[in-house]
Amino acid sequence: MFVVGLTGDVGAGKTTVASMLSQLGAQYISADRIVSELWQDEDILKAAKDRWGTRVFSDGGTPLPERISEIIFEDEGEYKWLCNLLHPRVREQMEAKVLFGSGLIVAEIPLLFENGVPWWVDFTVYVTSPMEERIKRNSERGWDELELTRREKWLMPQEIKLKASDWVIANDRRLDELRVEVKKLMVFLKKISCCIEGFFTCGSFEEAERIAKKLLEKNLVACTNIVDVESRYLWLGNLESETEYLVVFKSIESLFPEIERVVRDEHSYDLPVVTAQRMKKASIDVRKWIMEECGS
Ligand SMILES: CC(C)(COP(=O)(O)OP(=O)(O)OC[C@H]1O[C@@H](n2cnc3c(N)ncnc32)[C@H](O)[C@@H]1O)[C@@H](O)C(=O)NCCC(=O)NCCS
Ligand SMILES: Nc1ncnc2c1ncn2[C@@H]1O[C@H](COP(=O)(O)OP(=O)(O)OP(=O)(O)O)[C@@H](O)[C@H]1O
Repeated sequence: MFVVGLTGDVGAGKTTVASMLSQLGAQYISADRIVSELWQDEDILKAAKDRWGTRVFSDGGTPLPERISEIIFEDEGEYKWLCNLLHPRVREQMEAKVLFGSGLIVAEIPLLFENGVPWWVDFTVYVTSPMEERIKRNSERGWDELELTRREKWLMPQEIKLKASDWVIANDRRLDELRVEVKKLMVFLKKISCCIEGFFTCGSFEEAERIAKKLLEKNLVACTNIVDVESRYLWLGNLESETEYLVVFKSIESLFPEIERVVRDEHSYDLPVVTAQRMKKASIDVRKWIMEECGS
């Protein structure tokens, strides 16, 4: 599982980018969707009614987003009150969806940086778009410049968020051009999410060192560590025991078949056991270093 936290300016194209990533194979979860579901929750409806009365509801008791927006985007106290009511619940639900999900997950979170990037986000993407474009694109939903700036009033300054993001998508051109940018991001995500850590054992330090050097020279691994270990294993039904040398390596998943081939060719054992797992947690800088050293 690798989680992309997707955020951006109001009406800049977050949902559009998320849908494109989803078409390319990612699983998509949306904070806005969870918010709209929470607006059917009895506790939330009661809290809103106690605070604002019936004016934010239709005659049938349905909450009216325009009325709620009028209140919260005009009064910072009301804004904070609603955010404090909804955000912990949104985060809790997102965390559950992410932890029980798998593969590449795109979590669209408008207030990703404002509320602190959650520990389960591995990579952050920021979608930006010039105000003139956003005005044009959002006019159909009845949003003008006033509405866009009103929603952004209490958000963190854009420059800070741009700096803090791992990847920025400038959505200032046509949709087909945006699709090309999203495909580039997907190629990068596929590589960066597939860093592996693996190991194999050798009968002597010299053998371990020689094979590790070969893997490094061929740019198949970014680094190796050699440690002496006491091994107990079954071989043809007998319990064997000996001192071995464990080679730990870091690489990317697509190189595993070649790593295994080199180890087998160079090894003195009939069946050297080479295994690797995807790295669940590693900083983006560490992942980038592994990718660069492995020639990606
Ligand atoms: C105010 C509400 C009722 C307006 O509903 P509406 O259907 O008009 O908008 P929707 O929820 O689809 O959000 C659309 C966009 O508005 C912007 N927006 C929504 N809430 C906020 C907010 N608290 N601060 C800044 N921008 C916001 C985001 O860009 C979002 O993508 C609703 O947005 C809401 O309950 N917001 C508070 C919860 C929240 O902060 N949601 C953001 C994700 S955690
Ligand atoms: N490159 C583009 N060219 C033309 N229209 C676009 C482009 N990108 C997005 N749009 C349109 O702009 C509108 C806003 O996009 P979208 O809903 O993806 O933004 P958003 O950031 O998710 O908005 P919100 O802040 O409400 O969540 C949509 O109608 C979308 O189809």
